[in-house]
Amino acid sequence: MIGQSLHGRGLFALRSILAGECVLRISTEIVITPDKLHHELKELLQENVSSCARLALLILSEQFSGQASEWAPYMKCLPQFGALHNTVLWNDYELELLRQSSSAYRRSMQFRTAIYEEFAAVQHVIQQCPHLFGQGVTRTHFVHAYAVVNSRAWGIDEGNTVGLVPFVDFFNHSTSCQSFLSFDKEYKYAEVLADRGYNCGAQVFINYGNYGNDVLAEKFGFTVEDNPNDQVEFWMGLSQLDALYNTRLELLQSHGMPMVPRFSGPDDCGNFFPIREVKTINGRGKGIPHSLRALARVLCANSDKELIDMAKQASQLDGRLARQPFKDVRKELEAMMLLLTRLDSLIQDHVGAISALEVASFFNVNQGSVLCTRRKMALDILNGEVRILCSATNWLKNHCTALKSLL
Ligand SMILES: C[S@@+](CC[C@H](N)C(=O)[O-])C[C@H]1O[C@@H](n2cnc3c(N)ncnc32)[C@H](O)[C@@H]1O
Repeated sequence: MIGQSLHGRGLFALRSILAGECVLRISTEIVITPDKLHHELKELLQENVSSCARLALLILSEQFSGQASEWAPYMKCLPQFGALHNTVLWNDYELELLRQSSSAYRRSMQFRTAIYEEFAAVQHVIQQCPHLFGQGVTRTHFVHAYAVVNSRAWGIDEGNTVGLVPFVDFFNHSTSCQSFLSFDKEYKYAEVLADRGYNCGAQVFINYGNYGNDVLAEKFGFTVEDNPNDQVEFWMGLSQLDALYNTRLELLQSHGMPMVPRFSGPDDCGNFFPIREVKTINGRGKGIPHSLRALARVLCANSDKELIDMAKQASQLDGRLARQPFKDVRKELEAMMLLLTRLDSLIQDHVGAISALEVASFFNVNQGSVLCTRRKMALDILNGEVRILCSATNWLKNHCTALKSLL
């Protein structure tokens, strides 16, 4: 049964459900796929128009048809303007709330550009077909329809295309849930099995995928507190003020560690490294990429000779640069301390951004407003990143203490 939940509408058990039971089965014939787009549109659209853009056009044209659409009841249920919070719908001021999270900000900006480009590619088709769209379809309408598709469509056909699966798109997401939508090609149905038992009246969940908050915000327009799938994009780079800049850069590029230009901050080039939560203080620091630790070692080399020795050592081992700790414990400690300092500084910047968001939320008289929801999403993203960065620094502090004891 569709009912109201904390997250908008959701699906609720009409009777108790046992773990492993089929909760819902839908014929694939009623899945709304891009091939169900009006034949005239299919002919006019270029081949490279994505399946998400095609579905967005399908929604816009079916909504224009109103009651004449064979999916009229379903189209009427789709979220209205202003109801979604996918970051592609955020204005420039709201996007600034994400600025401190390089991954959430970068993803959102890139996605916005990509959708604007998609609109530019289909705009002439919309204009040529006023009988299918009316006169008033603007880029804003297209972006809204695109966000609807993104937050409700499922990958089908081995992920090559997407489809709207009526009813299944009323499931809300839970990170702890292990139920997924699966397709049976032979018998042509989509189904969801319960991963746990549900009492009658309880909300039944599904898992949209193991996404961190940056992806959830971009694709689905929500975030969850303490999301176990969160990760942080951590920047580490080189500055041209460094006397060994050219040697380091050459060495890194020739060992498969590409450095990309940076247009803000003190570094001229560098790269982002994904850091995940480091769960054990005494373990191996799983979550801090080896390539990042290697870069810290390369940055700690003080002479051309040291860098050449690193290259020699790499060729004698598996070819990967600076993957082994320095034999000189003091040097290894220096490299790990460099990493620690950079991580600490990022945490401080995050804490500053979080305080600013909290102060703004405190003084917001219009609680429950769109801006308030988006601020809370930005807070979830940044708090998740701080949690991960702290876990990484705690591990590194412990590791540095162990190194110091060897001196
Ligand atoms: C597939 S729809 C689910 C049905 C939706 N609640 C509705 O009212 O139509 C996905 C949307 O539900 C909401 N949602 C799903 N799971 C959520 C969660 N765990 N927390 C917050 N919002 C969630 C988000 O608005 C998301 O864009």
